[in-house]
Amino acid sequence: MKIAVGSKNPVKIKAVEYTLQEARIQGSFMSIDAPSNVSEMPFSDEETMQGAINRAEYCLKHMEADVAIGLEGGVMETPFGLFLCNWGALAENGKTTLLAGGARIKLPDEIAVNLRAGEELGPLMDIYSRRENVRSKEGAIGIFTNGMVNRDELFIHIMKLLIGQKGDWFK
Ligand SMILES: O=P(O)(O)OP(=O)(O)OP(=O)(O)OC[C@H]1O[C@@H](n2cnc3c(O)ncnc32)[C@H](O)[C@@H]1O
Repeated sequence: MKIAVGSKNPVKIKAVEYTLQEARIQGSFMSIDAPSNVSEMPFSDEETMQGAINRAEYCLKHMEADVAIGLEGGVMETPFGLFLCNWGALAENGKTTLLAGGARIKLPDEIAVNLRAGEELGPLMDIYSRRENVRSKEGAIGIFTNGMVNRDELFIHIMKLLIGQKGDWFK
């Protein structure tokens, strides 16, 4: 089985590889910087889901993959504040695309206010945490949980929710 992931972000690639290995799913693995074709900073569950789907579909179209994974991060507005959200899509030719979402956490008001003003979470998190490339490492969730839940764990959870739905892979 040829498996493609639509990102070059190491935290996403590692989460996909790790989960497939854990589930003893054999296959060759490739990655491509697939466009999400949504805003740089998705601002709803729907837009973030669409980004994940678009990335997976791009992989199917542009690579010789049997299975394609799209992972996308975004934020979503609620009556209780702005929350971090993450979504994953697993696509195969001729089959219904599977979707799964990850854990959410409310963003502090000082971050939310800048996001609502049009800034992107990646650079904001680097400034806030005084670290570099947070989006490819612990992620916002890692910063706001003091490392209790990092971005890799979030994507591993999403991957488990996705591949767990592939009953035929476990026979
Ligand atoms: O290389 P790609 O796959 O694009 O990975 P990414 O982390 O840059 O991109 P996402 O599509 O997952 O997220 C969209 C933007 O939201 C930001 N973002 C999302 N989740 C984040 C997180 O946990 N920590 C920091 N920034 C995040 C970041 O600025 C992204 O450019």
